[in-house]
Parts: sequence; structure tokens; C-alpha cells
Amino acid sequence: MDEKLSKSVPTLFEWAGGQPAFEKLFATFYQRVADDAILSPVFRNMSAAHADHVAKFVAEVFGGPKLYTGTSGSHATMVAHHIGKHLTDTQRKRWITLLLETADEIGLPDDPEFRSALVGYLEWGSRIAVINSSAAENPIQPDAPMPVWGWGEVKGPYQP
Ligand code: HEM
Repeated sequence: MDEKLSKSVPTLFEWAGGQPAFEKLFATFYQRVADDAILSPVFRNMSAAHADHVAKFVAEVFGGPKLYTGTSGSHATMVAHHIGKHLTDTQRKRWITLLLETADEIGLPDDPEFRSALVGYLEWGSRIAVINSSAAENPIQPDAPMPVWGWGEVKGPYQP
């Protein structure tokens, strides 16, 4: 049996540093967004609670407490925020690049396993956001479950 599977494997949420880590990541990221030539026009109408809502959403997807579904909405609610925004791949790529730079800046774990899972989720989620941003109707049912993200093929955190 894989060494990693025989031990208790933390969630991505726990490994990242819990809720404060996600709050810091997205608070810092959306500060950077405001000064970014490509992204600032995209987010010019975002609410003061935007960073906190995205932090709650991603933390919950990564195995954290149900703070997004408990307060702000559902998977369908999140998707609805993107519909009609007509996001481009250039904006999506900048969004990921700046978010990963912010992850380095705030000291999020940088082991190969965690970053592999993080990048996988950001690629998946951001491409879906771009697709949905040109949809005429919300493809997600109101009672659809939240996405759940884990370690993937690396199966657990880096062990030296
Ligand atoms: C994993 C990928 C993503 C997740 C989890 C995510 C999550 C969210 C959430 C939770 C909201 C609602 C915020 C609120 O309630 O105030 C939102 C809104 C929004 N997102 Fe995303 N998002 C993702 C990718 C992207 C990308 C790649 C872009 C653009 C490059 C984008 C652009 C927007 C815009 C423009 C809004 C609406 C802002 C407004 O209120 O005016 N999102 N997103």
C-alpha cells in the first residue's frame, strides 16, 4: 500500500493553513487585481465582500467548513456570478498567474504536491468560469453539490 495512504492524509484546506490562509490569499490577490491592467476592468464592479466570498468558496471546495454554502450560496450561485461576463482566455491566464504569484508572496505551501493540486483546481475552475461566462443560462441546478477537490494522483502532501 502507498506509504501516504497508510497515514492520515490532511485535506488541502488543512495543509494550506486553514481559513486564515484562504482569506489572506484572496484579500491580497484582489488588492493586486485592482492595480492590474488586464484584470482591473474585469473586476471594477466587484463588491467589498468579493474576496471573502471567493475565499469561503475555495476553502469549502478544498475540504474546509461549509462557510460558502452556509452563508453566500451554492455552486449554482457562484456560477451565476460569471454568466454574461464574457471572460477571455487572456484574462483567465492573468488571473491564474497573479493568484499563483500571490500564493508565493503570502507563503502558501510550495511543495510539489500541494501546488500540483492547487494548479489543477485553478485550471479546471477558471476554464469552467470562462465557458460559463458566455452561457445564456446557468447550466448548474440550484441544488447541485459543491465541487470537491483533493490531492489527485499525488495522493497526499510531500513527504521528504
Ligand atoms: C476557480 C476559479 C474561480 C472561482 C472559484 C471563482 C469564484 C467566484 C465567486 C465565488 C464569485 C462571487 C463573488 C461574490 O459573491 O461577490 C465570483 C464572481 C466573479 N468572478 Fe470568479 N471565480 C473563478 C474564476 C474566475 C476567473 C478566471 C475570472 C476572470 C478572469 C472571474 C471573474 C469573476 C467576475 C467578473 C465575477 C463577478 C464580479 C462582480 O461582482 O462584478 N472568476 N467568482
